[in-house]
Amino acid sequence: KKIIANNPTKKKCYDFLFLTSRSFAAVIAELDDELRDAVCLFYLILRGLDTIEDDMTLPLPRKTELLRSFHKIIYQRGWNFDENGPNEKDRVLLVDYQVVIDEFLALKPAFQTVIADIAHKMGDGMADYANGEHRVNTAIEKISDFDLYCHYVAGLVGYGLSDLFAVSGLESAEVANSKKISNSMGQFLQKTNIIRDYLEDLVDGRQFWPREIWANYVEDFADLSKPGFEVKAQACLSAMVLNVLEHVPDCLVYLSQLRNQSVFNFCAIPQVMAIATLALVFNNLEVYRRNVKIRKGEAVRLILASTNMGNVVAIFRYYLYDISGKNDPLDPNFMKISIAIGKIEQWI
Ligand SMILES: COc1cccc([C@H]2O[C@H](CC(=O)N[C@@H](CC(=O)O)C(=O)O)C(=O)N(CC(C)(C)C)c3ccc(Cl)cc32)c1OC
Repeated sequence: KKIIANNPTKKKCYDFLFLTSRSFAAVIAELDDELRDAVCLFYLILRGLDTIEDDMTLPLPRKTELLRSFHKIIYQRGWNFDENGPNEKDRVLLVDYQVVIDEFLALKPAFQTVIADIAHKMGDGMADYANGEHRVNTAIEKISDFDLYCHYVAGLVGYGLSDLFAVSGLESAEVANSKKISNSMGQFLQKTNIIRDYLEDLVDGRQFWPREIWANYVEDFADLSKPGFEVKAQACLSAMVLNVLEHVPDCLVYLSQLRNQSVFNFCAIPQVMAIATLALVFNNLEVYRRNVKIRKGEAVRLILASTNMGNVVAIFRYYLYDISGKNDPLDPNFMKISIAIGKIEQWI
């Protein structure tokens, strides 16, 4: 759908969207009229927060101040930000952020309220995390810290989108009321990315895998990628995949509640890509050596197929079967993984 942005600032926002999110921007652009602009702006405001959180060159007090006040900044016409480090890939967005703010302020007030509320909660969560108030700082200790971090950066996005869907009238309020399954939509995507991005994050000095899981297999987190640790590394990878599989039932319930076709496509495509990625990384030691990604051809086939619940269930069943086939009887988590998959299979 060609975006007919009848004014330059709105066109600029869609240019930012396509600049910052590649393939996902096209899915947002396909949303029905009542929802498209609100989700576009929500995405760009989340991107603004992300750019600040990710910028390691920002002094911590300045970063914290920006994160905690971002929900107010989005109401300040003319605000721009040029303190990002030179290599911050999305810095162009913040340098000209006034156009995002102008378009945010052109949204229905009900949309603004949803977006500002999520920005407030997420900014505080990111700031706490950055300050190590959860004692996590850059290393996540307990599985509960892992779930909390993923709630802040991804679960809250699920909350916000469910509320936007309800406010737009395209989906029922019931979708917005079930916070647990909205949270799971984010947990599933974020945790799958955290497994896939092991090496990229390690190189950047960031560790998101919870110590409560990896400490059962290695002394030091970086050992997972060292020669001689293959058996331990594979067992640790299985334990991480097991943790992510727990969110699958909630995600399928969430998708089954959607009634609007454009909303269904928007929600189903990332979930289908995630289950395919999860199957790809399962028992695949390449994860510790390079950034594994599903092939373009497979991604295109998945996108085209993710238009109805029957197809989505069939796709999940296919990848769960693929994981079962790779499940190693010698793996300490073999039985737990079989049971987790069995639970999902009997249920779908
Ligand atoms: C009900 O909840 C959702 C329904 C549909 C989509 C998403 C979710 O999907 C993309 C999908 C996306 O952005 N894919 C990338 C590929 C990649 O990141 O690997 C892309 O295709 O470029 C994604 O990954 N995140 C980022 C978070 C997971 C942190 C929320 C995200 C960021 C902002 C928004 Cl508005 C939405 C999403 C949902 O969020 C949970």
